[in-house]
Amino acid sequence: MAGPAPLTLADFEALRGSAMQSVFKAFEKASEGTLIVDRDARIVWISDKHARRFGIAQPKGVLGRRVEEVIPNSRMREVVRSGQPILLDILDSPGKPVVVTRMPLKNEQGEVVGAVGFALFDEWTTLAPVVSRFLRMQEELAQARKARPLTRQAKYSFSNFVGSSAATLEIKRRARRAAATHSPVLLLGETGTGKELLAHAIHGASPRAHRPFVSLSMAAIPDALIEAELFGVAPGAYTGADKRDRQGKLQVAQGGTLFLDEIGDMPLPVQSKLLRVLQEKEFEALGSNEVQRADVRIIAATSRKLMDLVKNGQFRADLYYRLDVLSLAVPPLRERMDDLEPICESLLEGFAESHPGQAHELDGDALAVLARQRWPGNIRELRNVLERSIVLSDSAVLGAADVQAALQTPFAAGASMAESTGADLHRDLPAPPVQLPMRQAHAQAMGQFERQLIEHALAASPTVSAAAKRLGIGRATLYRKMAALRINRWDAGAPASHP
Ligand SMILES: Nc1ncnc2c1ncn2[C@@H]1O[C@H](COP(=O)(O)OP(=O)(O)OP(=O)(O)O)[C@@H](O)[C@H]1O
Repeated sequence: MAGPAPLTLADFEALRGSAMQSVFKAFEKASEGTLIVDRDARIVWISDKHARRFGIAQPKGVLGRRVEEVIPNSRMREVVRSGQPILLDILDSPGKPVVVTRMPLKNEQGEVVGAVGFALFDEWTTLAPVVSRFLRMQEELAQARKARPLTRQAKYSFSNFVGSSAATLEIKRRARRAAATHSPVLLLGETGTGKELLAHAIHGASPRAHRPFVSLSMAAIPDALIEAELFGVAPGAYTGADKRDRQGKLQVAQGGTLFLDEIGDMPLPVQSKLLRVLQEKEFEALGSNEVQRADVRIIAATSRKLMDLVKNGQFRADLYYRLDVLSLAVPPLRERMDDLEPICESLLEGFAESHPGQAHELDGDALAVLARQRWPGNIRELRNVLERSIVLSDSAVLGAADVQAALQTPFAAGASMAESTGADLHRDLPAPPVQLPMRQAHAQAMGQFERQLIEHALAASPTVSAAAKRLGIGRATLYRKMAALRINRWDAGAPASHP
C-alpha cells in the first residue's frame, strides 16, 4: 500500500505561513498589549490595553504618529532601522515597567516594512530573580565604566573613530600601521579632529595595549609644573617638596604609551629632556641624579603648526624630527563631510544615556544645515551643537529649526568667529554708550568688546591655551586679561569635559 505523498516545497511554505500566524496569535493572546509600527516608526495599530497603559483614551487618535511621541522610551525605531529583534527588554510605562519583546516585520523580499511589539508581562514580580540579576549586572557595568579611566587603559578603539570617507579610511589605515611599531607618533590636526581618540586607538591596537596609557596635556598645566609632572620629583628635591618621591607620568607609563597633548606648548627646557628620553631612553627625576630607564612609547599631538614654531625658535628642530618619524595629519571635518551623517548618528546614540527620552535622530533638513557649516571646532563643536539641539528641542526628531537654534547660541557663534570677517561679531555687540564723554565711551566699548571676544573664544575652545591661540595672544596674557575682566571660563560656556 502506498504511504502518504511526500511533502513538497509548497507544503513547507504553507506550514511556515500558518506557523507564523499561530505564533502571532499566541503572542497576541498572551500579550498585555500590542503595538505595530510602519517602516518610519509611525503607529499603525495599538491595542486598547496598551493604549490605556499610556493614558490614551482613543487608540485610533494616535495612528500615524511617531511612536516616540506616544511611548517616550520606545525602541521600535531601532528595530525598524536595524531589522533585528529585541527579544527581551524592560519598558518604562506610567504605571509600572513592562517586559516587552519587539520584532521586525518583513515583506517577501526580506525588506523591513515595520515592527511589532508585545508587552509580555506587567506582573513582573514573577520575573523578580531575572530582574534583580539584570539590575545587579547594570550596576556592575556602571561601576566598571566608572573605574575604566583609573585603570589607565585605552578608552577608545579604531571603531570609535567613526567615518568611511576616503580621508578617514586612509588615516585609520596609517594609524593601524603605526600601532604595530614602537616608533613615536606625531598627530597633527586642528582642534577637535579626534587626535586624542586616535592616540587611544593606536595604543589599544599596539603590542603595549595591556600596559598603561597615560596622557599629559601641556596646555592644561602651568609651565612650571610640566617638568615635575613628566619626570617625577625626588624626595626633598626642593624646599617644601614632599618627603617621599612623586612619580612622573613617564614612570607611570612604563611599558606602555605616554600621550603628550599640545606638545607645541612644551617649554624649551623640558623639550631637551624629552629628546633625551627619545634618543637615549633615559631620564632623571627632578632633584635626582639617578638615571632611570624609559620604556615608553611616545605619541604626541598638536593643533599648532610645529614647523612654524621651529622657525621661531619655540620648538627644538631635533625634537621635531625625532617625533616626526610617523606623523599623521588628521583632516578637519569640513574635508570629510561624507562622514557627517554617521558621526552625527554615533554622537546622538551616545547621548541616549545622558539624555534619555529626548530626540536622538536628525531629519534630512537638519543634516543639510549641519553640512553647510565650516566646523572650525570640528567634531567637538559638532558634538556640542548636537547636545545643545537635544536639550533645546521638544521634538522626537531634530529638524532644521532645532539645529539652527543650537547653532545660534554663543558657543557656535564663537566657534565660527575665527573664520568670520568680523562683521558677525560686531552684529551682536552692544551699542556704544553715547551719553558718556567720548573717551569714557571709547574705553567702555573697548572693554565690552574685549570681554565678548574673550568669552566667545573661551566658549569655542577646549582649553584656555587653545583660546589664547585662537585670539593670537599668549596663554599668560589671556589669563591676566581674564583676571582683570573677572571672566571665569566656565561661565563663558566652555565644554566642561576639558578643564
Ligand atoms: N571620527 C570620530 N568619530 C566620533 N567621534 C569623534 C571622532 N573624532 C573625534 N570625535 C570626538 O570628538 C571629540 C574631540 O576629539 P579629540 O579630543 O580626540 O580631539 P583632538 O583633536 O585631540 O582635540 P584637541 O586638539 O582640542 O585636544 C571627542 O569627544 C571625540 O570622542
